Amino acid sequence: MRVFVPFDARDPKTRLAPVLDDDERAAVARAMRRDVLDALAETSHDPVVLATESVDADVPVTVDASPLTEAVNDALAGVDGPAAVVMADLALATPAALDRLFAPDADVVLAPGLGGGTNALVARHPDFRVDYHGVSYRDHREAAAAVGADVATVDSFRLAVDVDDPADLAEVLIHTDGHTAAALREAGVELAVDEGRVAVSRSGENGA
Ligand SMILES: Nc1nc2c(ncn2[C@@H]2O[C@H](COP(=O)(O)OP(=O)(O)OP(=O)(O)O)[C@@H](O)[C@H]2O)c(=O)[nH]1
Ligand SMILES: C[C@H](OP(=O)(O)O)C(=O)O
Repeated sequence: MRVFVPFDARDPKTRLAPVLDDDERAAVARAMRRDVLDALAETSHDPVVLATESVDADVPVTVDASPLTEAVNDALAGVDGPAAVVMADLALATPAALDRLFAPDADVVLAPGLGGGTNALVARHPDFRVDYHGVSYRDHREAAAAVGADVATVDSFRLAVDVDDPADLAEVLIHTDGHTAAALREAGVELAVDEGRVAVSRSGENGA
């Protein structure tokens, strides 16, 4: 199955600005994309990066500068048969977690993100289209119902954590040891274990 991996190269991961400067955010975004593509490479599917501009990747890259929803819908419309969308910021994704996305035989399979987004999906119904941002998980359930598509939801911690906010970086450091964790260590980001929820802080010369 074709798997589109949307990637915005322009000013990635702005919500991480409290912890990472521009170059570090770009490096972490690239590292997350590599981790997602590495995990997809161990499934039996065909990833294509759907990027806002040309990027280096070991898989084909389609460049489309349109906003996310439009770019994904154009991509889905260009596929004859089922297709999937897996966000490039799922740093915790593993081949096993992704196989759980691909397993259900439903018209639409949704992997919700924390906060109500849609971190990954499979579209087997030809008329299903996406509408990202806001509570897109809820919107995608309604969009599926509107075209008569049945929906399966994947209950997966590793697919639910998309790296949006500084607190999500703690999950990367706790649960992974890939390119993203390495990029965070390079930037001096480390776990800050105090009372309450674990967080991250900066160490060394980069320390903020
Ligand atoms: N092709 C494409 N991908 C996008 C676009 N906007 C976001 N993405 C990708 O979609 C996924 C989810 O993005 P978000 O977390 O909503 O936004 P973000 O731009 O990564 O981060 P923020 O700047 O912090 O909102 C990530 O893999 C992004 O790289 C877009 O306009 N086009
Ligand atoms: C693209 C968007 O991602 P979020 O802003 O929730 O990370 C969504 O999943 O609808």
